[in-house]
Amino acid sequence: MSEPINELRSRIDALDAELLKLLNQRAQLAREIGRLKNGAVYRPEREAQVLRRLKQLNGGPLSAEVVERLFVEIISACRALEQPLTVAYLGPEGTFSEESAIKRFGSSAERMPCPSIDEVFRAVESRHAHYGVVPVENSTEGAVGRTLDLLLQTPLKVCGEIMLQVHQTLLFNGDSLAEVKRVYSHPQSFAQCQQWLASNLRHAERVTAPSNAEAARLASGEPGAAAIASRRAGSRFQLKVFVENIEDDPRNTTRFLVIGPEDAGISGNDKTSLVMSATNRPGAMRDLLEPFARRQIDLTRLESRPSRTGLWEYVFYVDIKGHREEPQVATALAEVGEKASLLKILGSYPCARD
Ligand SMILES: C=C(O[C@@H]1C=C(C(=O)O)C=C[C@H]1O)C(=O)O
Repeated sequence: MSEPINELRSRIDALDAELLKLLNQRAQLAREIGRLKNGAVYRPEREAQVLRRLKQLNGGPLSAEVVERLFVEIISACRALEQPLTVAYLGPEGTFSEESAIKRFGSSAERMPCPSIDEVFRAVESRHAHYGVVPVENSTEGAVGRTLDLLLQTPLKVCGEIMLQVHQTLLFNGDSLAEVKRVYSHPQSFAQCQQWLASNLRHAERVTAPSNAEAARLASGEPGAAAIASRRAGSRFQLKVFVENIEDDPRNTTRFLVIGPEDAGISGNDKTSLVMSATNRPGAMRDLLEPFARRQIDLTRLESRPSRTGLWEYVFYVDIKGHREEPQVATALAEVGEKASLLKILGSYPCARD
């Protein structure tokens, strides 16, 4: 090996030794903080601040995204020294829900795959898991109704959001698209790939599966069957990545919520999720939103769902910018509470995008 490479490698060795020492010092401090805590170990607001600060400090050549990924892992390992966390998600292994759970909690958190969104809520409510990760909306397909319905009933709080760019992959162990007789996938993924399927696999039978990972499992045992799922699911079930990025919109993103016993503290860039309903009269909704508008509090989302208490009655899911403990937001919420026939504050949490 040439002299300059050896020289650079020995400098890397020295830096690694230094990094290792620093990482263990960080872990030691986290452990001490853990001993001083009386309450939840996981502090989403603090983690969001740590990551935001590091991305601002970053001078490259590592990208902000890479810096985030590395530090999520470092934080995950430090947190696990305080207390190992269990995170429930919509399984099986290989789903986008699992990917988003890892994106937020890192790989040192224990993962608990659940067969349905209901089971994720139940696992956290019964304290079999500390936190849960559930999909709430997709940029192409809109709301995940079951999650919204369960949020209305649960005593749990929303303590985080995760944005995941969702790339759909055609997984297939054959040699050409003409051999695909059947495609398995989750209905959401079929919907996200409609145009691609219409132009490339018009004649294949479409069979819905309860999850993308389950679709991959089914396809792996059946000649002539393909699955639309994630790359992860492909490697988990030994399926070949046949065509990548087949989603109709390349910006296709799914938003997940983290649910837990408490919401998050103020991080400085937060959102609050609410459910509310108004009596059925003209202008009722406008009146409910007026306290936010008057204070220039941004509405980032407004979604209606049947209330299930009466025909053609609705509840509204609203996300606003700001934390429920910030004075402006708190007074607006108090005003809304006086006018609304129902107001449930689902929780405040750091914005996933700064
Ligand atoms: C160390 C702490 O505990 C956890 C770990 C963190 C970290 O490693 O930076 C940050 C927040 C907590 O989720 C802390 O609360 O500061």
